[in-house]
Amino acid sequence: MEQDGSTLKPSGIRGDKDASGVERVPGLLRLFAPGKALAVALPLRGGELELGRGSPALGEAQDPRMSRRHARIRFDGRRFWVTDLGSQNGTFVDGEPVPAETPREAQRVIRMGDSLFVPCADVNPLEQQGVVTRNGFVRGPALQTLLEEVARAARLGFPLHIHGESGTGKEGVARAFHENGPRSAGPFVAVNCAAIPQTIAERLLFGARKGAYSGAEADAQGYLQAADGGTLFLDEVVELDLSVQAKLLRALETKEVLSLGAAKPKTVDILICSASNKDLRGLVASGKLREDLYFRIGRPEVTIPPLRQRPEELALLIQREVQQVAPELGLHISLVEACLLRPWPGNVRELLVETRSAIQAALMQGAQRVEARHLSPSAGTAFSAAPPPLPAPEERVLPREAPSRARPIEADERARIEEALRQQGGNVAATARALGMHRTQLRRLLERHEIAIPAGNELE
Ligand SMILES: Nc1ncnc2c1ncn2[C@@H]1O[C@H](COP(=O)(O)OP(=O)(O)OP(=O)(O)O)[C@@H](O)[C@H]1O
Repeated sequence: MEQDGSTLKPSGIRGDKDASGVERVPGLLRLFAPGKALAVALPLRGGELELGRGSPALGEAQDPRMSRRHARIRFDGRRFWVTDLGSQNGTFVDGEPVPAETPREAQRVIRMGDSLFVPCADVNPLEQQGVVTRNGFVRGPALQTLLEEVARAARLGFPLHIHGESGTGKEGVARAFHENGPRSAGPFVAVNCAAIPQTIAERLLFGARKGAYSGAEADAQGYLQAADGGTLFLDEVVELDLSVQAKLLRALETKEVLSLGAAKPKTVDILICSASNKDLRGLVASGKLREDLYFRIGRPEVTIPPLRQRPEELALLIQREVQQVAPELGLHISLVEACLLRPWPGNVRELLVETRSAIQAALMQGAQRVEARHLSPSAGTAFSAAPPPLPAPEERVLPREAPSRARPIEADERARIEEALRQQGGNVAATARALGMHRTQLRRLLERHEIAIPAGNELE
């Protein structure tokens, strides 16, 4: 690793192209200015940028806590370097102070005064498209481009498959698909296939006639009939048993649904949208997904990037949540900085749930602002077998390792679940809601960690 960034030439900065042949522009994402979140691109034209109070690059969101000549940022073609120019309030990289006049590699987050910056290998998309919030949905450049593709598929009446980690916003994208399609005036029916007990999946999907099974006292329509004239969103579609997959394929191909116990099928007109956090092709190869169903629902496919690859949305998501839940509270820079340093394996869902918990903690303590100290220590690090690596600046913006403050993930996860169960008096449904997950997912985690459900709550 280079010891001194100031000796490096800014070679290879221009002329580096992205996949579509557009020149990459390295720079900083400014994600916080005094008192408010934002998402503004600061390109490093010529590979270097000096920042301070009054800098034109800071635009109207000036920062009185920055010195006039605060710090210099350089990009050497691979890495970003920050040099504090003897500022009064200091410069911090990932929360650590940077000694004056000594170049320090800028890894994830740079703090100067009340401003936060994240180094990014290509700020062009943000410069061109910005981050917009529509219908409460925060959309950075990647999501905007993806939604254009989704709208195209919808207008053409194609099925759509959405791939993405849990909590990335697949249902929101599915709703956008519905709203842009020819059946937008019809119903949008969302079905979480992972949460359906497989023993009753068939009757929930296709419906049942009175008397079809013991206890069927009236005709019950299935999700496919309920979505007639609209869109059926099948989340985690691969969790359906192969026999149910076969029946689903038949219904999609013939546009007819045969309810359990019915003699005649009913015609349905639905647009299908499916989602999964797994790779469908791999599941076909391992025999868990029928190949013919894959060809019917698996394309076109869009992939929602995980939140750790979309830091430009993170601060605005937190701010939106604070404004919605407790508009009287201010948002402190420390909360945004702490969140930018965590990988968020549970993505937007986890971020919003943890922000809400931090808001509650701030309100209980009578604080004026929600700060990092209100955030749970394990927030943004748990609920995965291993923490996902944060991308390095040259890959996107953030580095490889998980934050060093993270406790071992498994122990963390167990402790978090136990704490949440305790807070909710052992009520499984309430605990799942508090943790921002489905009951079925929580049950699996309870089993995995061998956590006993308090007596009396087993059936909730
Ligand atoms: N870009 C966004 N802006 C605002 N809210 C968002 C955004 N993305 C996701 N959310 C919110 O995060 C939560 C999780 O999103 P969603 O349920 O769509 O995720 P998902 O990918 O379908 O998750 P899963 O795979 O676990 O079902 C929801 O409350 C949703 O409103």
